[in-house]
Amino acid sequence: MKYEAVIGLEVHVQLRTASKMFTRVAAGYGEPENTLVDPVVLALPGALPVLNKEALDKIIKAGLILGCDIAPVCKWDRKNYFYPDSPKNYQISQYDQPICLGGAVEIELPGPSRNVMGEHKKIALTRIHLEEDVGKLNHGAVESLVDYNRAGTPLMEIVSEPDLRSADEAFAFLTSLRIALVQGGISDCDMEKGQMRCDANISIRPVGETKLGTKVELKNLNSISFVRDGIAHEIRRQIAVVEAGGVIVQETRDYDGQTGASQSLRSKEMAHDYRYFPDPDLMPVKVDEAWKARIKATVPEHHFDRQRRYLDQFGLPYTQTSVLVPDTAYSAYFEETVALGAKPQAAANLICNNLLGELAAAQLELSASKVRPAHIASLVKLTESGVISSSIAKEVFAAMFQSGEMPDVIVEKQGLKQSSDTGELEKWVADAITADPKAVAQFKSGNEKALNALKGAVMKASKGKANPQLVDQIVRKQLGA
Ligand SMILES: Nc1ncnc2c1ncn2[C@@H]1O[C@H](COP(=O)(O)OP(=O)(O)OP(=O)(O)O)[C@@H](O)[C@H]1O
Ligand SMILES: [Mg+2]
Ligand SMILES: [Mg+2]
Repeated sequence: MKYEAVIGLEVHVQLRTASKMFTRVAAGYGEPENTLVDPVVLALPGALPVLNKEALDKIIKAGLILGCDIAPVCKWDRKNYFYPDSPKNYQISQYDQPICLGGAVEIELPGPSRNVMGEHKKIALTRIHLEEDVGKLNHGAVESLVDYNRAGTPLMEIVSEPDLRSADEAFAFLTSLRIALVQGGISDCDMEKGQMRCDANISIRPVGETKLGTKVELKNLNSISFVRDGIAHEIRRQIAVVEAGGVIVQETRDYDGQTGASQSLRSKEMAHDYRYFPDPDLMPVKVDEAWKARIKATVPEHHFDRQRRYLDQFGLPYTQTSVLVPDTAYSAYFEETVALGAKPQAAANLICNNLLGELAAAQLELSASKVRPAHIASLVKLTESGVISSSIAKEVFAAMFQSGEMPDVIVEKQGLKQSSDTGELEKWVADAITADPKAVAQFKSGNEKALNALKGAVMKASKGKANPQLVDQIVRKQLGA
């Protein structure tokens, strides 16, 4: 029998705010244990929560980026449970009225090759709600210690519909979601720091069946690749169980990305009873049209819209768009270069091939580059207008990468201007023709390519400074072609 996989993701993303969600103490990562705490975080008697408006702004922005409907009222509920990671014994969350409803994540599936855009799909979202993150347990050999630095950090939970059909689609979903949220300034989404965490719900069913199968929830997937690998592994496991005559039990499993194996954490036959009820310490907040409009004005261009613009408006090859678009700094740099009048394709070539290559080799970030958009724009203009040849442009690039000098200054100082002095060129061409009778004979018998040997010799004699178009003309003229 052929099976189809059905996958829904629950993604927790920490919002990037200066302070925690219901108090003034700073939100942060990597600080000494239990230093980012105060009476509210520790739930000391009498402490009362006060909403951080920035957290609400950020989740509304996330909802607008993803095309959700924003609820007119933001209401808070208590989710009650006992666990040492939550000193209050409840978590402030949203139960029946999430702030964002619906929406979708546009994904791109792998194309037939790396140079070709793949199929795009929209994966529907169920809801996004806001809650507070919990503390962290550090398990030692004989004891477990709790660190409340993370507790109370604003956290959104994005729940997808069970619309994903493969591990690759889940990978594409998280990749696209992460780019959208990072570019929107919502979160840094660093999975290593726990800023983005994903649980995957997986079931299988015979192809053609429309009812959902029993789902298994995979936890502790701490990189996007582990999510993909864990899902692929779980789909294979479920098919093997069913084919061996077994049944899938609803459970939570832990996937170990290092070993590629999973084990059952707990079976989930009984739903948790969290005894949700509205939090009496927090007033509902009205989100009016003006508030939404103010945030809407800060929503950036969607990364796939930008990619389509680069393809259609600038005519860039797909590979270059997929380098420039996912990184806001790269796209901003590229667009600034184009705004300075550089031809988009030539600018993209210099940025993607030369600049990013040199930066990677020097282990530098783009922000540390001495080469700024003005340098690239000027170099493109010098090349396009024929002042320097493209081989000299490479030399100029290397020099300006080191010194940060403007290309025209380097060209002037080093005497790199392209030679369009026809007298000089005529002589080099004549020399090349005398020196290579074989190439001349080949060309005369119809081999166009033989011309390259002659042109190459002229370029060499000119130390790369000869104007290639002129060289071509003069060679043909002297050969009587
Ligand atoms: N049969 C199924 N197969 C695969 N995915 C499913 C199936 N049923 C539901 N899902 C997905 O599982 C997720 C359910 O998340 P939701 O937060 O609603 O409930 P939960 O996992 O039971 O609760 P909790 O937040 O406590 O983990 C959604 O992403 C949904 O699309
Ligand atoms: Mg959930
Ligand atoms: Mg769940």
